[in-house]
Amino acid sequence: MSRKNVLVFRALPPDLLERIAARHEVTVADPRREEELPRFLEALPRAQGLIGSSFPLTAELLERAPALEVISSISVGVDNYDVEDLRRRGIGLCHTPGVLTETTADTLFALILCASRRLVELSTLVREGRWTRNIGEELFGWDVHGKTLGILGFGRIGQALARRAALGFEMPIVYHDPFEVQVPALAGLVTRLPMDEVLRQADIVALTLPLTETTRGLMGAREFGLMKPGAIFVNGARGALVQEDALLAALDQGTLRAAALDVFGKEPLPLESPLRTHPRVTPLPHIGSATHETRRAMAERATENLLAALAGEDPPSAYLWRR
Ligand SMILES: NC(=O)C1=CN([C@@H]2O[C@H](COP(=O)(O)OP(=O)(O)OC[C@H]3O[C@@H](n4cnc5c(N)ncnc54)[C@H](OP(=O)(O)O)[C@@H]3O)[C@@H](O)[C@H]2O)C=CC1
Ligand SMILES: O=CC(=O)O
Repeated sequence: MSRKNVLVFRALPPDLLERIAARHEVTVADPRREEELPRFLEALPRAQGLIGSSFPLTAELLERAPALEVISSISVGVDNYDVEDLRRRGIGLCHTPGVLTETTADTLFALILCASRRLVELSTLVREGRWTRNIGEELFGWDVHGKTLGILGFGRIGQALARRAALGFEMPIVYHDPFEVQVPALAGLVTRLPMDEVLRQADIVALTLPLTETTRGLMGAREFGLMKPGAIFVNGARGALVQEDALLAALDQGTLRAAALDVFGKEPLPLESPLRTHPRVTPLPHIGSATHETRRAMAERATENLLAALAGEDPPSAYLWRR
């Protein structure tokens, strides 16, 4: 097989980079770094394979990549790509489903515990030397076990979250998903409902659905208004699913008790965002899958996807594939 040109647009472990370089010509350039952007743009016209993540590869940008055969994303979400444009142009798109499911569900459950039990706030009180007497009830938390968890998007991560909640914390689960999902381990413990009904019934609402043109801005003033007074909102999916002004209003008007957010409309979260310092928001820097083991597994899967696609073979995890 002839050597092809690969543009790596996010750091890969050295051994995986070597694996790619053994078969192809490799350019490494992270377009998010100002000093590397010119090299990225210079390599784009000859790139046949792209591998990386966390950078929007728009249709306009990819017009500069006429030789492109495949994008291998080191992520499960594919909202950084214009899927319809790639389909039209016959460019393959691969991603990393499954290998990050359990880790991301762990993060989501951690967010639920943080928001309900005020863990970050109370830990900060200790660190700052403000633990000078037993805390009073103004700092008490809210039980998690037994609360009803509403899950919007009952796919891999939504189901993994439901297992933790239903089997570990005896939480009734209501979910919304386009299809009824049968999970044998959760038989009799989960109920599929229309989205508005999930919002009305849940004590804690978690987002685990993809960002698409249909779901962009899904959670607005109307939706937060349907939630139970004192409910908790958790977003472990994508920031743009949420109208952030409406979320802030729901927090400030007392509709919501708290929010725990791993993702934001703009990342990194701008310093001036009120969500950064809001007393009832627990913000995290998009770390759903960020463990050594899982990030390694994602990079491996993305490398396998890239190499298979460039060899004309079916990639292990294709989102969009020509055949
Ligand atoms: N915070 C982080 O670091 C991470 C975030 N994520 C995010 O989580 C998302 C989900 O990942 P994963 O569980 O693997 O994906 P899946 O595709 O397995 O699950 C998503 C589910 O949401 C459903 N869905 C789509 N549209 C709607 C809607 N309007 N209302 C309710 N449900 C809907 C899908 O149904 P159907 O298949 O029928 O369309 C599917 O069942 C990713 O797209 C990504 O954005 C993922 C990993 C880490
Ligand atoms: O946000 C992470 C992903 O894998 O998608």
